[in-house]
Order: sequence, then C-alpha cells, then structure tokens
Amino acid sequence: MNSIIPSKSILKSLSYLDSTPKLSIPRKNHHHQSNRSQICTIKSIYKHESRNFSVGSNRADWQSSCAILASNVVSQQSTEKTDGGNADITSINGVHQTLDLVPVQQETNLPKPLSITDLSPAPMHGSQLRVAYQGVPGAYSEAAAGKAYPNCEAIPCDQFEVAFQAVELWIADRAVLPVENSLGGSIHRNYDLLLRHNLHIVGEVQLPVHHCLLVLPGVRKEYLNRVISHPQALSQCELTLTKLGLSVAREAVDDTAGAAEFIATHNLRDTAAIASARAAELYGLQILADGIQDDSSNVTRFVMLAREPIIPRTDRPFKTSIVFAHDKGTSVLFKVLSAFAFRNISLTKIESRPYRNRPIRVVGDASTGTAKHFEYMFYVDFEASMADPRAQNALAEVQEFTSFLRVLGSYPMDMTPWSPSNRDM
Ligand SMILES: O=C(O)C(=O)C[C@]1(C(=O)O)C=C[C@@H](O)C=C1
Repeated sequence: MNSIIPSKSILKSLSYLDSTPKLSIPRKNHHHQSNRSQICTIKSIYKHESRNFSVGSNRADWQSSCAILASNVVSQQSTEKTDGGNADITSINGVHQTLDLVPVQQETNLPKPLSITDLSPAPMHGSQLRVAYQGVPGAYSEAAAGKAYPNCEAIPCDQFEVAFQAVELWIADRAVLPVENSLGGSIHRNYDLLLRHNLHIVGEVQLPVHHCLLVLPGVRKEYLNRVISHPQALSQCELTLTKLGLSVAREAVDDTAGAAEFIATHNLRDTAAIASARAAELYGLQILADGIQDDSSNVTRFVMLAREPIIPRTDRPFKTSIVFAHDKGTSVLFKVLSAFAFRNISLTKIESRPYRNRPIRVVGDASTGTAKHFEYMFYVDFEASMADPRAQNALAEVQEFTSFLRVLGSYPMDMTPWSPSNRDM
C-alpha cells in the first residue's frame, strides 16, 4: 500500500527529494519546514465544469459503457496494534490501554503526498490499483482505501483537488473521499467537489473511526497547551477532550496523521494530535488516551471515485447517488421525493448545498418589494441500482421536474457487519 508514483515533474523539480518541504500545518505555523515528510503544498490550478447528465438520453451509456471495475468492498483486517507498556493511560469508551514510554520505531520510507505540480502523465505501472487519498500515511482516508481495495497502492495527496486530478490524469485509478461522519455530519466541501469534477462514484466504505490522543514520548497531559487535528476529528472528540480536562486551544490542520507528523517533526512537547494508532506508530508518538471519540460508534463514510462508472447490477444491494436542481426553487423537492416513494425506493441520505452560480432567486414584484429565496443543489442517495427498472423510471420522472440532474454513481453498498468496538485504525 505504501509507495508513491514518481512523475516527470517530480523528478524535474526534485521537490520531494530535496530537503525544502512546504508542509502547511498547522495553518498558523505553515512556514515550518519538515525534513522528515517533505510535503509540498501547492494550490490547485485546474478548474472543471460539471456536465449535466441527462438520464433519458444517457441510460444506454450506463448499460453499455466500460467493463466492470469491481468495487470489491471487503472488510479490512485490523493489523494495527499498540505496543504493550508500563504506565497506565486513560481508558475511554471501554478501551483500557497501557502506555509504552519507549519511542516506537518510525518508518522512514513513507510516501510523500502528491502536489498539484506533480500531476504530469503517469509513468508505466504494474497491475496494482492506485488509490489517491488526501493526507499522509496513517490518515483515515488511507485506511478507507485499504478497506475498499485491500491490495491497492495508496497514494497520498496534499489536497482533495489533487486526488481528483490524479484520477483524471491517469496517475491514480481511484480517489477516496470522506463524505459524512456519524458525529460531525456531512463534509460539505467534498459534496461540492463531486459536482465540480466528472468522476463517478463506484463504491463506498464505512470506516469505524477510533481516535487516539498522541504526544511525544514522555509528554504528560499537564504539559499540553494545544490539540491539533483535522477539523472533523476535533469535532468528533470535543466532549471527551473537555472531560479529560483539556480546555486548551484547538487548531485545525489538513489531516489527522499530518498533525501527528507535525508534532514529531517539530518536537512539540506542548501539543497533542488526534489521530489513529497507526499514525502513532508511523511517527513515533505515544498514545496518551485511546478511543477519545465522543461516541464509540463513530463512523465515517467514504466514496470511491473512478473515471468510468461501473455497470450497475441487481444481484447485490446497490446504492445510487444523484444531484439535482430546479429553477423554481424547493417546490420541486416534494415531487422528486415522491417519485421514489411511489416505487418503494428508500432514500438513505439527502443533502442540500447552495446553488453556486445562482444562489439567490428574487420573487415578488418591484412595487411590493422583493423576497429573496436561496437556491439549492440537492444530493440524494437511494437504495436501488440503476439496472433496476424502478430506479430508471423514478429518474425519468425526476428528470421531468428538474432543470439539472446528474447521476453521480450507482455502486455496491458497503454491507460489512457493524462492529463499533473494533479499532480499525
Ligand atoms: O484526516 C484524516 O485522517 C482523514 O482521513 C480525513 C477525515 C475526514 O475528512 O473526516 C476522515 C475520517 C475522520 O472522520 C476524520 C478525518
């Protein structure tokens, strides 16, 4: 799972081989230079227009397009295990751990995240599936990639935009994208990204997220004056941090494992990271508290993206994700939802986002003043395959009510048995 694809521009700029890294976490301190990770952070430069997918005219595309790219959602065996140790540490959510005060051996050969400048055409590669994710090794997105595609090569990227483009430019075969969490809710920015790009959802995984509080070996709770992590992770642990007496500053960084790496790289004895046990192992940190998520059944849902859709099937449970909008506001919503209700198709998720290019609709006439309504894009997930005539008929009907409709993907549902107490990470 852990190697990086060198690209021509990487070799040209030697940006990941030299010692001039540009790790931008925490945001307040983004000029720190990491001589361990050598991560380049460069802003996205490409823009993609989303195309309108018309169900009526493109249904044939669904049935005749590319070969089946198996989504292969298989439960990942948890391989991570914290070393046993001496001192007691906090037990949370029923998990009691002992502390190993001996620094864990660090992996030195971790892949470096791709940056926007690295996105030149992919070199030749073997048959291993390459899965791009945002973050550094030890991030939950990397674990999600491993759960969806157990033998994949996980490719770290410094931004989601880069992960999308890695797939669009054939540097990677799939991108993995967190879209919602059971505690933190929807990850809105990623919904917007789905629309801005033309990748297809080809699978989903639901990953139990088991957070640890990580510090440098020997650091105690009393030394801490800040906790850093991905904003989602900070919000998933807020109550527990307070219960632990950690009313210290919280700082948001790009990903959980990046927070751990930052502490290790800069030898920060006053800072803790919220990240996985695997991140502790990789960056030589100690687990000060284990299972610090506010709810033991904390789970994040990720979707897998590919350049081509998979051919939808009916021999196993499928889910379909769509996004739609209508010129005349929310009045269409009831009609759209009833198209599914009449056919006994269950919805699993509905989300609304501002309609970017037309966020406001003015109603009423000028003499009485004008009311302004917000305009939305609606994202709906429903439990049916696009190969199912019920879904095809429902979408044909939905298309009549909407001015914009796109099928984001029809893909196998993650049916992994639920086990919240597992420490997958
Ligand atoms: O920072 C990471 O490790 C991630 O993979 C990102 C992310 C997220 O975006 O929600 C994934 C899972 C957890 O919910 C926390 C963070």
